[in-house]
Amino acid sequence: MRRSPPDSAPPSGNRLAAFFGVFRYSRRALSLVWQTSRTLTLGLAVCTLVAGVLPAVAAWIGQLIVDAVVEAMAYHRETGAPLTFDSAWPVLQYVLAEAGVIAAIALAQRGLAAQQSLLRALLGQKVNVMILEKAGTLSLAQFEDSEFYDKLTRARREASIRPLGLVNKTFSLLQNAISLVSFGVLLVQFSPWAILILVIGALPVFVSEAKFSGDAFRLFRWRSPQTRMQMYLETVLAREDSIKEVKLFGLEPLLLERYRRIFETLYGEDRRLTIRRETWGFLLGLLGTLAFYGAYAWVVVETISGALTLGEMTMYLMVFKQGQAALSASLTSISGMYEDNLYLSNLYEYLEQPVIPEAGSLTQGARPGDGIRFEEVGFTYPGAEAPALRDISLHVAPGQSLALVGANGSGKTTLIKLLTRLYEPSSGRILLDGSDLREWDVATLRRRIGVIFQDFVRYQLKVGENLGAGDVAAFADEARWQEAAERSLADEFIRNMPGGYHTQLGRWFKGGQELSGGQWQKIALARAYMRESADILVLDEPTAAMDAAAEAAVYADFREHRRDKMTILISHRFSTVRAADQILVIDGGEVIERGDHASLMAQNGRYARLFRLQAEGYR
Ligand SMILES: Nc1ncnc2c1ncn2[C@@H]1O[C@H](COP(=O)(O)OP(=O)(O)OP(=O)(O)O)[C@@H](O)[C@H]1O
Repeated sequence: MRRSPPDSAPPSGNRLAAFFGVFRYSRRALSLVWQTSRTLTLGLAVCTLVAGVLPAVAAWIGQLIVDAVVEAMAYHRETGAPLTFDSAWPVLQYVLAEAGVIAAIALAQRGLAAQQSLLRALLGQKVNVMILEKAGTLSLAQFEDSEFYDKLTRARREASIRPLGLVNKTFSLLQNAISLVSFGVLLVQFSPWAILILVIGALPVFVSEAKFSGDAFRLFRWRSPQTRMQMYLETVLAREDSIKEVKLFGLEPLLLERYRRIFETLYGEDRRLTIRRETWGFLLGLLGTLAFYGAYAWVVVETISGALTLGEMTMYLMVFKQGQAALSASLTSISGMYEDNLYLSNLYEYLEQPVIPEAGSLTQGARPGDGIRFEEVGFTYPGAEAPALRDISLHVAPGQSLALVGANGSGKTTLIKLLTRLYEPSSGRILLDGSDLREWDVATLRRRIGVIFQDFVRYQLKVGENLGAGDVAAFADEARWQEAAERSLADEFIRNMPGGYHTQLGRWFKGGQELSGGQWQKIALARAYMRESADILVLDEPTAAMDAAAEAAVYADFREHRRDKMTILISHRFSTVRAADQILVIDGGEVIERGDHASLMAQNGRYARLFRLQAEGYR
C-alpha cells in the first residue's frame, strides 16, 4: 500500500499566501449551503444580523439606565420629593426596553441554533449524495488505488459536517464583526486607542490557533492509511461475514492488539498536539486579558477624575468585556474556518477526481453478428510491474462457447474485466461486432453482457431483488424473478422460504435469512439470466459451490438456451469445460494451447495432462 507523504510546510515567504489560499473553499461552501436551502440560509443571515447588533444596543441602554438612575437619585436628594411611579417611569422605561432587547437576542440565538441544526441534516445528506454519485462515475482502477481510496475515506469521514461548520463560523464571524463595529462606534467616543489595545491583545492567540489548526490537518491527512486500517479491523472484528473465521482461528486478541496499537500511536500524536495547542493558547490568551484589564483600569481612573459619568463607565466596561469576547470569538471562528477549509479541500479533491470520459456512442457494430474478437491484447494493472495478460487473440461468434482454463492467477478474470470494460487494454484491441469496445456506448455494451464474477455481491435485500439486480428495468418484476430462478434451479428453495420471493436475505436486518454457498450461487446465476437482452454470457466459476446434480442441470440448460448467444466460461472443472466449442489454456497471461476438447486431448499437452489428472481423481 502506498502512503501519501505528510504535507510539507510551505516555504516561509509563501506562508501568508498559503494561509489565505486555504480560504478558497469558503465561497464554494457558502454556495453549497445556499443551494441546499435558500430559506434557511436567509434565516441564518437575518438572525445573525439581529444577534450581532443588539448587544451594543443593550450596552447603550445600560448606560441610559445608570445615568437616569443617578439623575433621579440626585433629584430626590435635592428636592426631597417622594418617589412616585411617575418619577420612576422614565428609568423603568429603559429597563423595559433592555428586557425587550435581551429577549430579542435570545430569540435570534434560538433561531440560529434551530436553523443550523436543520441545515446540518440537509447538508449532510446533500454532501453524502454528492460523494456517492461521484463514486458511481469512477472507474474500478480508481477504487483499487490506495491513494484514491484514502481520499474517499477522508471525504466521507469528515467532509459532510464541514461545509455547515464553515458556514456557521462565517456567520458567527459576521455576527461578532457586526457587534464589534457597533461596540467600536461606542468605544471610539472614549478613545480610539482603546480599540487598538483590544485588537493587539487578541492577535497572538489567533496566530497560534491558525498554526495549530494547520498542524492538526497535516496530521489527519498523513495518518489516513492508519485510520483506514483501524476501520478495516473494526469491520473484520464486528461483521457477521468475517466473525466466523476470526472466532475459529482465535484471531480476536491479535487483531484487537493491532487495533489498540494504532490507536496508541495516533493518540500519542494527538496528545502532544493538544497540549502544545492549549498551552500556547493559554499563554497568549493572557496577553488579551492583560490588555482588557489595562483598559478597565484606564476607564476607572477616568471616571474617578470625573471625565466619565457612572453610566458611561458601566457602558464602557460592558463594551470592553463583550468586545473582548466577540473579538476572541471572531478569531476562533477565523482559525476554525481555516481548519474547515483545509478539510473541505479533501472533499473537493475527491469530487474533482478526473472522470475518464466514456466517449463511445455506438449502439451497433460495423459488422453485426461478428461476435467478440481480441486482437493481440495485452494488459498491465496500474502500478504493477509485470503484465497480467500478453498478446491474447481470440474470436467467439454468436452461438459459440469459449472456456478459459488455467492455474490460479493466470489472468482469466482479468480477461473478463477487459471484455466488460472495467479496464481498458494496455495494447491491442477488443472488438464487438467489428467495432472497438472503446467506440461503443457503455450502457449499450453493458446491456449486452450478463456476467457473474466469482466474488458476486450478496445484497442484503429481498431474495427477489437479489435477482432483479441483474436487470434494473425488471428490478421488481416478480414474473421475471421467477423465470430466472427456475432456470438457475433457485426457484425451489426460494418457494420454501418463509416469505417466498419477498424473504429478506442476510443477517443485517430483522428476520433476514442466510443461504448456503450453493444457494447463493444459484441466486447469482439467476441474476445473470435476468439480463434478457444480453447475448454475451460470462460465467466465472458459476457452479463451483453447487452440488453435482445442480451443476449438470445448469449446463444442460445452458446448451439448450445457447442459440445465438456467446458464452464465456471460466472453470477449474474439466467436466464442464469439455463441452465448450473452444478452449483456451492460459498460463502466465499467455495462451499456451487452444482448440476443442478432442483436439486438445490429441495434442497431449497441458490440457490433456490436467484433464487426465482430474479424471483419475474420480476413479
Ligand atoms: N486489481 C488488481 N490489481 C493488480 N493486480 C491484480 C489485480 N487483480 C488481479 N491481479 C493480478 O493479475 C494476475 C491475474 O489475476 P486474475 O484474477 O486474472 O487470475 P485468474 O486466472 O482469474 O485466477 P483464479 O483462477 O485464481 O481466479 C494475478 O497475478 C493477480 O495477482
